[in-house]
Amino acid sequence: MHDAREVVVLRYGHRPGRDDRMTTHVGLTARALGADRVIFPDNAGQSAETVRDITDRFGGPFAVELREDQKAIVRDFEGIVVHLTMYGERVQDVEEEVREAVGLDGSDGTDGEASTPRDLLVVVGGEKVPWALYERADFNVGVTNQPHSEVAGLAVFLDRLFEGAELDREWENADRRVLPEATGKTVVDAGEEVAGDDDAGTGDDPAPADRD
Ligand SMILES: C[S@@+](CC[C@H](N)C(=O)[O-])C[C@H]1O[C@@H](n2cnc3c(N)ncnc32)[C@H](O)[C@@H]1O
Repeated sequence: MHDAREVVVLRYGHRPGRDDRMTTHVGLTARALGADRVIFPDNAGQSAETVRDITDRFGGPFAVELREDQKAIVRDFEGIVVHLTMYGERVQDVEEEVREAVGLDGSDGTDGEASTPRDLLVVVGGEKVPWALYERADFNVGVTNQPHSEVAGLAVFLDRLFEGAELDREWENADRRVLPEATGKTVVDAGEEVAGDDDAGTGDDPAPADRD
């Protein structure tokens, strides 16, 4: 979806047990909302397995990495670093500047030529993050200046970054897909043609491959 540019989400810090669900949801949200890759701390193996399993079943491309060297990843990243924090500049004030910095501006043809594509690292914390991260970040960004969650902050930031385009992304190598419908929970084999597919809920029963 991003051509030459990679959007990477870094989950900074993980407390096994306490953070398991949150870390998993950071990965699932990164995948669902247009990032290309997530990096978890190396003690978050269970979360990595869950996100990989979802990618295997519901499609990608999306990569999950476990790394020990969180500080070095941020320090050495060759691209733009966004740190999501309640203390940061308001997302609505800086989103355009971030898009320009990574070359996502002008993609709709209305702003002229897009800037050169650059990779983007989006960092979300768990417990307290080191001050060096605030200093290294090209942008410290607040999704409101109220305390909430890394999952919520990430979701809003990615949607703002991509201006909603991520909602229409196509998934590759999926085993299954959900049929969007007004009422119901239908999952079919990914390659399956379904009557009334463009008009969800009005076709024949698709003999679902899976229901949860
Ligand atoms: C539950 S908070 C913990 C914050 C921690 N007490 C601190 O002072 O850094 C976990 C993460 O959620 C994200 N977060 C929380 N509120 C946010 C906000 N308003 N805007 C952007 N990110 C936010 C940040 O990435 C933060 O590191």
